[in-house]
Amino acid sequence: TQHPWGYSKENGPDRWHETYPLAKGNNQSPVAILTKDVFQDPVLLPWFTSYDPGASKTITNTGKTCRIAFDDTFDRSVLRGGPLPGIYRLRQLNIHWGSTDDKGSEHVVDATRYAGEIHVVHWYSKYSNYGDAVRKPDGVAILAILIQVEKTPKPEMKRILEEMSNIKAKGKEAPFQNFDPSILFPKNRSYWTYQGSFTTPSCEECVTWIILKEPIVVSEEQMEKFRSLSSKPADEPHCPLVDNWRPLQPLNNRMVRTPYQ
Ligand SMILES: NS(=O)(=O)N=C1NCCCN1
Repeated sequence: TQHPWGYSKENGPDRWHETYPLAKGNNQSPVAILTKDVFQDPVLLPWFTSYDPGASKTITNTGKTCRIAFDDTFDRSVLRGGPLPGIYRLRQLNIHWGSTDDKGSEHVVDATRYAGEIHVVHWYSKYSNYGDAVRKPDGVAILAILIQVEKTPKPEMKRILEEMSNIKAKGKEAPFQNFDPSILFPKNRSYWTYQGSFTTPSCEECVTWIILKEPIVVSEEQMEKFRSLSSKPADEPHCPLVDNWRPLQPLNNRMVRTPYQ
């Protein structure tokens, strides 16, 4: 069978469907958000998070992203409101970035592709477990935060970036405690929302996307820290982990909505 999926020519997004047929579905992510076509929906509410910093567990270089895992054995850190029908439990955070600042985000807003994108992944806790939730159209909610590069560093990003030197190689994991991901959020809570999928295999179409309109700002040095990770294990030559973003997928018969301002 073809070697594990990734972002290179041989195992990249155009070939994922050979092993993960869902990748060819009609409700895939990411998509382009064309602000002129967004529907202002009066039923959409503000979203809220209540995160317990004690829930954060580890930070891992998976070889395809930097992932922070949280304790999701009970409703300890949760997301609710917005377009959501109930309480969604925080499970993990993952990040996508480019080899240069002109690319790296997965969602694109009008003609703008950002330098990176943070995904804060939650699952609907009315389902018995995460594995169950990913098989439901309303099973998962992902808060997406766009990353823009300017001269100013984002202090709240510091702890994540300091950890990069301990997880340089694929498979490396380190304890990551007392971390509340809401410190990464921009000031403005405005958002776009649509129904889509995970942007990595198995690409299940179980995701309600909540994409924050206001990007967060990091510095060039901070971006370089993400690019210092390797996509290879410690016993292989360093291979920069960069451009771990999926290209745009067809919107097809979907609407992107935003609350009434
Ligand atoms: N980039 S993403 O859409 O968050 N993709 C995910 N795949 C499976 C684990 C959770 N997240």
